[in-house]
Amino acid sequence: MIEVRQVTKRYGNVLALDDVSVTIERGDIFGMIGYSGAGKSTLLRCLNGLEQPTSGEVIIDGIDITKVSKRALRQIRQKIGMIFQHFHLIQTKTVYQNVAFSMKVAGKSNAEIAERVPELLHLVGLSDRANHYPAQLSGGQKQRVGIARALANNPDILLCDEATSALDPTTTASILQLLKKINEELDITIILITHEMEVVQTICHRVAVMEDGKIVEEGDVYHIFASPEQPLTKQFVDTVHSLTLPARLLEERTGDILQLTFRGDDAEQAIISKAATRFAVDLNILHGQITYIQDRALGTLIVELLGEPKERKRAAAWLTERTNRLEVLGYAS
Ligand SMILES: Nc1ncnc2c1ncn2[C@@H]1O[C@H](COP(=O)(O)OP(=O)(O)OP(=O)(O)O)[C@@H](O)[C@H]1O
Repeated sequence: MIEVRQVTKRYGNVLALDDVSVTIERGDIFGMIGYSGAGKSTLLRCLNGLEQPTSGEVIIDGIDITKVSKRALRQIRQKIGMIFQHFHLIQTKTVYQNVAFSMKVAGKSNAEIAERVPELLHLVGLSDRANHYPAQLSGGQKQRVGIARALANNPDILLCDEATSALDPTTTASILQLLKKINEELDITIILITHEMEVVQTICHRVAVMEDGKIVEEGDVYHIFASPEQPLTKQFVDTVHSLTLPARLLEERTGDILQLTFRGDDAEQAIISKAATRFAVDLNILHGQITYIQDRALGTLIVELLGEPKERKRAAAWLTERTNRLEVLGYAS
C-alpha cells in the first residue's frame, strides 16, 4: 500500500504540490489525470524518491521513504519500476542489452540475467527482436522494451509517466492491454499519469484528478464517470463521454433539452416513459449512447422535454432523482 500524506513540494515560489494526500491500494491500477503543470510528474517522482517533498510523508508498505537513508532508498527503488513517454532506451544497446543492463546495475548474476531477459521479452511480445537496436523499433515496440526493463527486477509497483502519449491510438490500446495483463498476472500495482481520460477509462480502477498541485477529486473510475462533481472532472469525463447534437436540432427545438446519464443496469426507457405518464409532458429522445468503462455500461440520453413550464420543471426534478447526472443543455425559448 502507498500512502501520500499531506505532501507539499515547492520549487522556489512555485507550489508544485499543495497538501496532497492519497492512498493507493496494492494491486490497483491508479490513474492521475490533469492538464500540463498540474503536478502529476512531481507527485510521481515523490513516489519513487526521485524528488524529496518539502513537507509530508510518502509511505510505501509501512516505510516513509522521505526519511530513509540513500542506501535504503536505493533498495526500495528496486521494487519500483518506471516507464516514460519517450522510452529513455540506451540507443547503443540492443533490446536484450537494454533489459539486461538494469539487472546488471541491480547486481544480478549473469545466470539470472540469461534466464530472466528472454522471459521478459516473451512477456512483452518481443522475443524476435532481442538483437534489434531501439532505432529499428516502432514506438510501441520501444515502449514494450521499456516495460520489460521496468519489470526486470521484479518490482511491486510500476510507475507510468505519460507512457502512451507518444503513441497512436491502436498502439496505445495494445500497450494498455499489456499493462492490464501485467497488473493481473504479476499482481503489480500500477500508477499512471496521463492527460487522456480514455486511458483512465480503459484500464484504471481508481483515478485522482489534479489541478494546481491539488487533488480536486478522487474515486472509483466508474463512479467518477457516472457522477463527476468538480468542473475539471466533468471536462475530462466529457472528452470521452459526451454527445453532440447537430446545431440544427438545438435551434429548432421547442422544449427543454436534457442530457441524462444512467448506470447500465437502470431501465432508461422505463424512466422516460414513466416521466411521460406521471407528468403532463412529452419526451423525445434525440440522441443516445452507451459507453463501457471496462466491463460496466454507462448510458447517456439527450431528450427534449415538452409541456407547460411548471410540468417540465416537476418532470426534470423527478428525473434528476432517478439518474446519475442530469444536465440542461438548453431551455425552451
Ligand atoms: N525542477 C523544477 N523546477 C522548478 N519548477 C518545477 C520543476 N518541476 C516542476 N516544476 C513546476 O511545478 C509545476 C508542476 O509540474 P509537473 O511537471 O509536476 O506538472 P505535470 O502535471 O506533470 O505537467 P506535465 O504534464 O506538463 O508534465 C509546474 O508549474 C512546473 O513548472
